[in-house]
Amino acid sequence: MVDEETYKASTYAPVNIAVIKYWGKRDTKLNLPTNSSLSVTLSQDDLRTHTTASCSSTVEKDSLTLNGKDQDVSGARTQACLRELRRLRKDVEEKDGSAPKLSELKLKIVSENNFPTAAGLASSAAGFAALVRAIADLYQLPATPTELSRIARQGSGSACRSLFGGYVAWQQGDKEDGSDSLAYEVAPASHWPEMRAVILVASAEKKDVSSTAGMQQTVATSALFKHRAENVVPGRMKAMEAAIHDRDFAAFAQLTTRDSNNFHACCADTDPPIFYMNDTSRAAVRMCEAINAAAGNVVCAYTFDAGPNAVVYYLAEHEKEVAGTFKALLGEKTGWEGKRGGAVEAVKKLPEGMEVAAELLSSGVSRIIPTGVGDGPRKTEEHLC
Ligand SMILES: Nc1ncnc2c1ncn2[C@@H]1O[C@H](COP(=O)(O)OP(=O)(O)OP(=O)(O)O)[C@@H](O)[C@H]1O
Ligand SMILES: C[C@@](O)(CCOP(=O)(O)OP(=O)(O)O)CC(=O)O
Repeated sequence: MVDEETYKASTYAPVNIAVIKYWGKRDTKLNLPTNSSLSVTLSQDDLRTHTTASCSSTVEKDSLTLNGKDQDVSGARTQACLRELRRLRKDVEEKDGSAPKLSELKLKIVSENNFPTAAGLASSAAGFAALVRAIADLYQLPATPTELSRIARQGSGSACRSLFGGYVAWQQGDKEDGSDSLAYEVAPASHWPEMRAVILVASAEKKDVSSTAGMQQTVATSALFKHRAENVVPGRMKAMEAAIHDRDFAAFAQLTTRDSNNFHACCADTDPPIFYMNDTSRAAVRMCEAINAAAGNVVCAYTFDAGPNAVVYYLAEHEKEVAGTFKALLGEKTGWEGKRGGAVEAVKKLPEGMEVAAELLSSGVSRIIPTGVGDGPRKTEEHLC
């Protein structure tokens, strides 16, 4: 009799936003980076991918449905993830003769992102982390998150960091086969749970230069980038790990903003230049500087990925000065309705001399996402297929 049982596993996986940015590959096939990077995992209560992986003998081909639309699974990145996971499952089956031969069955994967895809909100990171975690659970692999990070990295570099919660580093490694290019936890979310972030969504449109293409143009043409990878990032990685261990927000903030600016300077130094930040982004920078000046202390830090959206980190104790300022400016935008956003109290007095920046933010920001540091992938019995 043919076994027609359907096997399934589902997971939620988080987005991560880097504070020391990954930009540049030394191997484009394996997604091996030219520098290490470090990120904060954001709470899945606010942003998350939900993925179900299933297999049975009745499934005829590998498939991936994302937000209701069929995706191409023949791409090298998805194929690399599926191949590696099947190989690990085969090891399980070879060791245990009674384990069902799932490695021989086709996979049906269904996924949903509760936020805009390909808009610089790290959807590929959460997406590939969820895909790898869900299949690893389906296959009951004994692999650790660090081992799985090696696989998720091949889907999208930044995805390797979304297999952990809290504060996560991706060490670049130096081996040609990428076996030492892995993510590890610097500290769990519980080490510094007061970390918050407010995301100012300046565009939910698909961006024109993808991270994948943009970073290789930078590698090929920017002299500044070479300096960044060799001389700037190594010291910053150490300093950032120390800032996190010491819960030193001023150091964390200074490293975060400087690294974001250094990364965008490398984009501008690319030939032809790449501009991810726009007038709205620069207004967010000015506003953060003004908030810090008014507080007489470093209470917030901005960072921008490959897009115009600002991610502003701050500590819970400074919620009013930071998120409260953005609420006073952008209170009518969507995103404040939830429990977290609702608890933010708008300031009565805005920083002085910021009228132009306020106007730019008001016209350029479409949506707010109030969030904070969160945990790593969570298994769920809520299946999407
Ligand atoms: N849930 C998902 N499951 C599988 N793949 C996904 C998922 N979500 C996104 N992806 C993949 O990631 C691609 C988007 O990646 P891209 O790097 O262009 O944007 P982004 O990740 O939103 O932005 P950025 O990486 O710059 O922050 C999608 O086209 C899709 O191939
Ligand atoms: C600016 C970044 O967000 C770039 C992310 O790049 P991706 O991980 O999306 O690139 P690929 O490896 O080509 O899929 C910085 C970061 O997340 O560290």
